[in-house]
Formats: sequence, C-alpha cells, structure tokens
Amino acid sequence: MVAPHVSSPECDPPVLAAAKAELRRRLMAGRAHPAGAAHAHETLSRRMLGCVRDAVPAGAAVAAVWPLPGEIDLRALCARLHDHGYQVLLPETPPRGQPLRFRLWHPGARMVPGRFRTAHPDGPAARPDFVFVPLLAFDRRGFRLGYGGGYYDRTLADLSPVPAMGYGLAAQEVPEVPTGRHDIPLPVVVTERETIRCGA
Ligand SMILES: Nc1nc2c(c(=O)[nH]1)N(C=O)[C@@H](CNc1ccc(C(=O)N[C@@H](CCC(=O)O)C(=O)O)cc1)CN2
Ligand SMILES: Nc1ncnc2c1ncn2[C@@H]1O[C@H](COP(=O)(O)OP(=O)(O)OP(=O)(O)O)[C@@H](O)[C@H]1O
Repeated sequence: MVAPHVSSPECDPPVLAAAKAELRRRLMAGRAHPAGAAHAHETLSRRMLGCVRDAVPAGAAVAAVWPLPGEIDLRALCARLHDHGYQVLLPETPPRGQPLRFRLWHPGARMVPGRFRTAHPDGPAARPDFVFVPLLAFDRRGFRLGYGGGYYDRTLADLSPVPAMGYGLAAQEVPEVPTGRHDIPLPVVVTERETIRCGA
C-alpha cells in the first residue's frame, strides 16, 4: 500500500496539484459571462471554423466538445463544420487515467449522458485529424489548465502528432499556468481576438 503523502510519478506533486486547483477555482468562480459575451463567442466560433479550413480539407475528422455548464458553447460550430463537409467528433469521457475516445456526431445525433456531466453521441468511434482543446486558462507558452482529469494531456500524447488547437476567450489568458511533467504545450491557442502561435 502506498502512504498517502507519497504521490505517484503519474500524478502532479501536491504543491503543483494545489496551485492548479487554486487557479481552477479562481477561474471557475470568475466565469460569469460579461456583456458582449455572445458577440465574443460568435467571433471565436467563426475564427475556429477558419482555423480548421486552413488546417485540414473537407472530409477530415475534427474533434470538438459538447458544452459543460459555464463553458463556451461549440454546438453552432459543430453544425457549421458538418455543413462544410467535415466529420465532427465529440469525446466520450472514460475512467480517469485513460485517454478520451471520440465518436462521430451529426446534427440531431442522440447524445448519451457520460461521466462528469458530459454527453457524447452514440455514433461510431473514430480517430480525429484535428483536435480542438477546451480550457479554463491558458498562457502564451501554450500551457493550459482544464478540469483536472488529465484527459487532454493523455489524449494528445496518444494521438501525437495530430494538429491540436486550444480555444478560449482572451479573458482566460493568465501570465503563467502552473505546469508539471505531463503537461504538453499547445502549438496554437485561438481566441476571439487573435490566433496565438505559442512559443513563436
Ligand atoms: N465540454 C467539455 N467536454 C469535455 C471536457 C471539457 O473540458 N469540456 N474534458 C476535458 O478534459 C473531458 C471531460 N473532463 C472532465 C474532467 C473532470 C471533470 C470534473 O472533475 N468535474 C467535477 C466538477 C467540476 C466543476 O466544479 O464544475 C465534477 O463533475 O464533479 C469534468 C470534466 C472530455 N469532455
Ligand atoms: N500523460 C499522462 N500520464 C500520466 N499522468 C498524467 C498524464 N497527463 C496528465 N497526467 C496527470 O493527471 C492529473 C491531472 O492533470 P491536469 O491537472 O494537468 O489536468 P487538466 O489538464 O487540467 O485536465 P483535462 O485535460 O482533463 O482538462 C495530474 O496529476 C497529471 O500529472
């Protein structure tokens, strides 16, 4: 049996885990959508469509997410991607410690409730050619903070070298996301204001 104060090399050390948890709390508490949010979301969604069209041809499989409460809602983007001939994939959330699985979505697809209040389509599993990565916070180096499942780090490590792009509102930028050995920086983060080539 492992003593409770000994963290496994799989996990972030306690000080780092606490710093991430604190930032997570702060960002979730401050997530009320200010005036102009609808316009910012629409602008972001259009920019995201442009990013996909620049990166992969129609027919490619693009992974998005189905919104959790308080998050940016990508449902209109999913419909637009479908209309432009892309295959739209959404993640199914497996037990902690496993990478996400992606399933094919189409407008009107039946959504099945999953872990942590997520929902996924009941379509066939598929491998994405391009992945949009949700985040609570990001920095200019491309590091992100999510809900703490470690799902995207594991998924991107698994799918590497798939093109991946973080997306969020400019207000979600922080000077420095606390990071550990498993955190993989994103090459690009798109906001309603700019497309940030990280580390560039
Ligand atoms: N829309 C969306 N879907 C997604 C993600 C995401 O960030 N956004 N994920 C990104 O990895 C995966 C799900 N990851 C998650 C990991 C942990 C928790 C979680 O611990 N939730 C807590 C409470 C969080 C809160 O306070 O709201 C819980 O449900 O108890 C939720 C989602 C896959 N699907
Ligand atoms: N590839 C990996 N292999 C092993 N452990 C990992 C891996 N990626 C992340 N972890 C561990 O998972 C835990 C959660 O990671 P982290 O806090 O970075 O999640 P997150 O990026 O906020 O969540 P998510 O990706 O689900 O939105 C940490 O203890 C981290 O060290």
